[in-house]
Amino acid sequence: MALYAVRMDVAIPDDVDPAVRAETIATEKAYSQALQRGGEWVHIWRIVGQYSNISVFDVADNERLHEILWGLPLFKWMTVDVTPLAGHPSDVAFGG
Ligand SMILES: O=C(O)CC1=CCC(=O)O1
Repeated sequence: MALYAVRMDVAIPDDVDPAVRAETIATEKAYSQALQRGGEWVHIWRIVGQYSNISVFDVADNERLHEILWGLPLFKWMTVDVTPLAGHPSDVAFGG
């Protein structure tokens, strides 16, 4: 498995129909929570004061992360920044 930190910045256009906006956000929540329950979406944290989050994914490979991100209902209104993660030699969890 491979770990990634992903920052998602959301910018829903002002002219999006409010019903479409609400439905897309609800669908996004369900999509995210299914992946959290499945163990691939490990953390989701709100960035204080912004319509943004930092999430941690534990997925098989780049292709799987790509598939997940492209499947996000809000993807078309997001900027996504992906950082691959490796164990740190000073982390006691890795015997450092
Ligand atoms: O609100 C956000 O940060 C966007 C988002 C990603 C998953 C989710 O449920 O909301």
